[in-house]
Amino acid sequence: MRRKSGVRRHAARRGLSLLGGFDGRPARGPAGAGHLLGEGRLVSLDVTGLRAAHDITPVLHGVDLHLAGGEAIGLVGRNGVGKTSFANTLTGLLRTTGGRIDFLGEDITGLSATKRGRRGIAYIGQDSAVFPTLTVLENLMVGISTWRRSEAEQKALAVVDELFPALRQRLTHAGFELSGGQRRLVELARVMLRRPKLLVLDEPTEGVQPSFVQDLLDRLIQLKHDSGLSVIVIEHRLDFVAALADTVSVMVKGQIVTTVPADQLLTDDELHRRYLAV
Ligand SMILES: Nc1ncnc2c1ncn2[C@@H]1O[C@H](COP(=O)(O)OP(=O)(O)OP(=O)(O)O)[C@@H](O)[C@H]1O
Repeated sequence: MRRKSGVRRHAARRGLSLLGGFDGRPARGPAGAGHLLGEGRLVSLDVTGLRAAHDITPVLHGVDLHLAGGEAIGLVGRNGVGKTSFANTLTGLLRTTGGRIDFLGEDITGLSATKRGRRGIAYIGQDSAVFPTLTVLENLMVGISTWRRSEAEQKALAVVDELFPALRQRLTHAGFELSGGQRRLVELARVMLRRPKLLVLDEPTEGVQPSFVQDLLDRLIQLKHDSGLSVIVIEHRLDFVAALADTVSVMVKGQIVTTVPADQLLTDDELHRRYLAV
């Protein structure tokens, strides 16, 4: 018990923003609620006219985005168009100044980041959120809500066994000993402990060695298929986006200007020239 609160204190000292409980309980929220998209698919996320600002500078100018349960959307665009700001606004880290976010049929626009986390929205940002001086196992146990260390350990180990066997050999390694790819796996395992319904990934290949990118991609595709997870992936590597996403939305100056099937991302020269080429 003392050890666990030490882990929590460590987390607080590092000032990392940890959404939700990481407690292994199913996220709350009316899983069956919501209306239907075309082809009878249940809407998971419905963003309409979303606006946000950094202080007094507007950054999102009315973003519309609709995501069905189990679907993955890629969000692409040139540097500085507002992709990360969108992720932050969706997850509650940046204040909404207009528009609305419905998740699983409920308006979550006014909810805090923590409450959105509890509803099942998980976020892995660009910077690593792995604590360097904690072991992999301790990193996974951060935030698991139980007083019994053995119970927290059990939950963490269950997720490793079920979804991340590659981490089995690393459980006693400290965060700083891990490669960029291994750190990503720890972050993923930690959010999967909360059984999220929507995973927002901002530049998941950042800091990951090229030889591990395919492994990471395979893992994400498997998680999406096996757990029915919806995914929003922001990523500059278009081949990665095309492989993971079903559709791709293109952002320009704080708005989504077009949404296309993911395959088109690699073949549509005009799309590339107009919206993506630097
Ligand atoms: N904390 C901040 N304070 C003030 N302005 C910010 C802040 N973060 C981002 N911005 C500005 O908001 C705009 C959108 O930035 P954002 O990071 O959302 O874009 P992006 O599309 O994710 O870019 P990149 O692809 O380079 O990550 C940019 O002009 C950026 O300079």
